[in-house]
Amino acid sequence: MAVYTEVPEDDARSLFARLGLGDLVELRGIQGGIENTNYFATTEQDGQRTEWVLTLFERLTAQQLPFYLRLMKHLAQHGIPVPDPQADAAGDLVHLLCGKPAAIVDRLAGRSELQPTAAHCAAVGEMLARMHLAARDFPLTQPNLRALPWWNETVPVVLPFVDEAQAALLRSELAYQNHIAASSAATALPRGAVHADLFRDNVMFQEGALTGLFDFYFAGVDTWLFDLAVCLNDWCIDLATGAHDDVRARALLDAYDRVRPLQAAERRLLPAMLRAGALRFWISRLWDLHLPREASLLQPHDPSHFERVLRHRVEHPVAA
Ligand SMILES: Nc1ncnc2c1ncn2[C@@H]1O[C@H](COP(=O)(O)OP(=O)(O)O)[C@@H](O)[C@H]1O
Ligand SMILES: N[C@@H](CCOP(=O)(O)O)C(=O)O
Repeated sequence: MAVYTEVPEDDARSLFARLGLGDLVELRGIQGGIENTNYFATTEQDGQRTEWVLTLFERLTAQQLPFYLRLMKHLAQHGIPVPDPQADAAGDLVHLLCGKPAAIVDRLAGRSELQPTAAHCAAVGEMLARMHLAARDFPLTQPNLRALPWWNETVPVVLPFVDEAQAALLRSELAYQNHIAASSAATALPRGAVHADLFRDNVMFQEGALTGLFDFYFAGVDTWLFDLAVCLNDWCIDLATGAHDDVRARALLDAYDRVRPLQAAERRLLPAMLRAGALRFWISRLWDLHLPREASLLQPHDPSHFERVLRHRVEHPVAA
């Protein structure tokens, strides 16, 4: 369920009108998603209907939102198929609805491809590289809020909830990632604004073609290699076992590399970064499961999945 705040139609109608987006003719809650309240909305203007997504942010604050929404606008203006946040007369992208910060973006066509082939993975790799290049001149900065400093803070918090073997793996992997991150090769990796959560459920396809990337609310400035590793760990594994799928991974990496050739250091550090990507989501899933914040609405995903992915990445390093 993903309607945590019931929006009265009249309130939504006023917001769409204020933004000059036409008359609201339909508003329906979206059942997918776990973090925010989402509605599909249809408006009519000059006899033409347009589909939108109205989001009320349940956890992110009005101060945190401009980075994400400005990044989406920047990417949309640079030809990347992402939802384009709509501005009011003052140019603001964050609006207030039912006492919560809200945004209106255009609705992307298509649906998520939950059983991707090598062709889908190639499309994701190509678009990821195009997105990285398009964000190079994005002027705002905000760190990836789920990067190494957060792992260092959060691992001690989740340790009491895991068994001995899991605690040993969390500790040793965290030590390894701190060691790698301090190396001159890692600090010199190319970086910029990255999506940082580009899983299968955050990409749309229609008739085999990629039609959009969305859900930018974990975006931040980090290495491009980290973004690539997060994608490989979701798009190019066997979900049941966490095992690497070489055919899909090669398709994704080759397509990425054709748009933005990987540096030698990125190829060398990919195995370590794949481990980092798995560790990041293992920690966040443990944290969401065992430490639900007060009034939290988040429905946690299974942490053991990323424990399996991490064990695979440690035991069977993958060369780029
Ligand atoms: N711009 C969009 N275009 C089309 N569908 C969207 C768009 N944004 C969200 N959705 C739909 O809403 C669902 C939930 O959105 P999501 O951003 O994943 O929510 P949450 O951040 O709460 O997890 C998605 O799975 C998708 O079906
Ligand atoms: N992709 C993350 C969870 C983030 O949730 P989302 O629905 O906002 O993408 C995970 O799988 O742990």
